[in-house]
Amino acid sequence: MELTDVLYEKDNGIAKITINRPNIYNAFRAQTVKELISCFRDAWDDNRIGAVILTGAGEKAFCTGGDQKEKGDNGYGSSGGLGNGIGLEVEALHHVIRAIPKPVIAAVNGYAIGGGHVLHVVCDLTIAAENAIFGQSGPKVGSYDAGFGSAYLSRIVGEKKAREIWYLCEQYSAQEAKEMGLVNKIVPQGDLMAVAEEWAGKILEKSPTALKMLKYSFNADSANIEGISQLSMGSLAMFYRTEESAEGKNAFVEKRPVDFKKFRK
Ligand SMILES: CC(C)(COP(=O)(O)OP(=O)(O)OC[C@H]1O[C@@H](n2cnc3c(N)ncnc32)[C@H](O)[C@@H]1OP(=O)(O)O)[C@@H](O)C(=O)NCCC(=O)NCCSC(=O)c1cc(O)c2ccccc2c1O
Repeated sequence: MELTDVLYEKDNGIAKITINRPNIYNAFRAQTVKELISCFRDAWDDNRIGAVILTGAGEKAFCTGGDQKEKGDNGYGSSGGLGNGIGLEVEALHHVIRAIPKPVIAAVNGYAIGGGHVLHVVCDLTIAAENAIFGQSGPKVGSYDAGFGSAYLSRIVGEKKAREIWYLCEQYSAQEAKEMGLVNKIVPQGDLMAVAEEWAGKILEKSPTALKMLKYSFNADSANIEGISQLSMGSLAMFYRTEESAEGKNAFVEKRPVDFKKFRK
């Protein structure tokens, strides 16, 4: 597949996938998600690869979720069935990150917000730069990920914290994220990729079969969330076609305060 939104490199057993839309803080559109899925599948299929690093281009952001400027009144463009009617194959992306039988390390180099936050949540490990910022924003912009974004997040940080993250849509520092178990390690920004590669190198020294079975085992315990995710995305497709969802997206794009009051009936 020709790559326009993503950079993909393979070196010394490590695949590095970089979301490359830095001007809009690495927000993803339909094409970005397709390319990410394609790269993960390639890394899965390549027996020389033992670990994958996912990161964002530039120094500002890892990923800020769905590209709000590409979002129309019925989702992200595609009218077909892929992406559960939303136009973004986010479910398939979450699935391939979990299903690839090789550890995936998120190297979070800045904002991990909204759907970008969910991406690092579903990765096996997260290494954060000191300037990284974490948070969910769906309820502010007329969206939600009530699959892995909520149910799996609450397994990581606990129910109370996960509810706080979604209900308040605050932003959290790398240190706060580490304290709640969302991040494995914090490093100076300039060391981020070197440390991610060092961790990937340590993984490469281990038995690939043992790692594969461990990943399957960790996944098995939360596999039911795929079903919850399907329900979430199916309902999101309907929500996107409402005035309430449009108000959230339009307020962000128009850089004005959002007004959801009239929808509280
Ligand atoms: C991340 C921010 C808090 C940073 O704020 P800051 O003030 O530092 O920077 P700017 O806001 O000026 O941003 C710089 C530049 O980037 C553009 N940009 C940033 N994020 C996005 C985005 N998501 N989409 C489009 N454009 C973006 C911004 O407009 C600026 O460009 P200019 O041309 O104006 O200079 C702040 O940027 C922020 O809050 N961003 C929005 C983050 C957000 O709300 N994301 C959630 C969207 S919903 C979502 O992610 C989502 C999740 C899912 O799981 C889905 C599943 C299935 C389908 C859809 C899903 C989905 O949409």
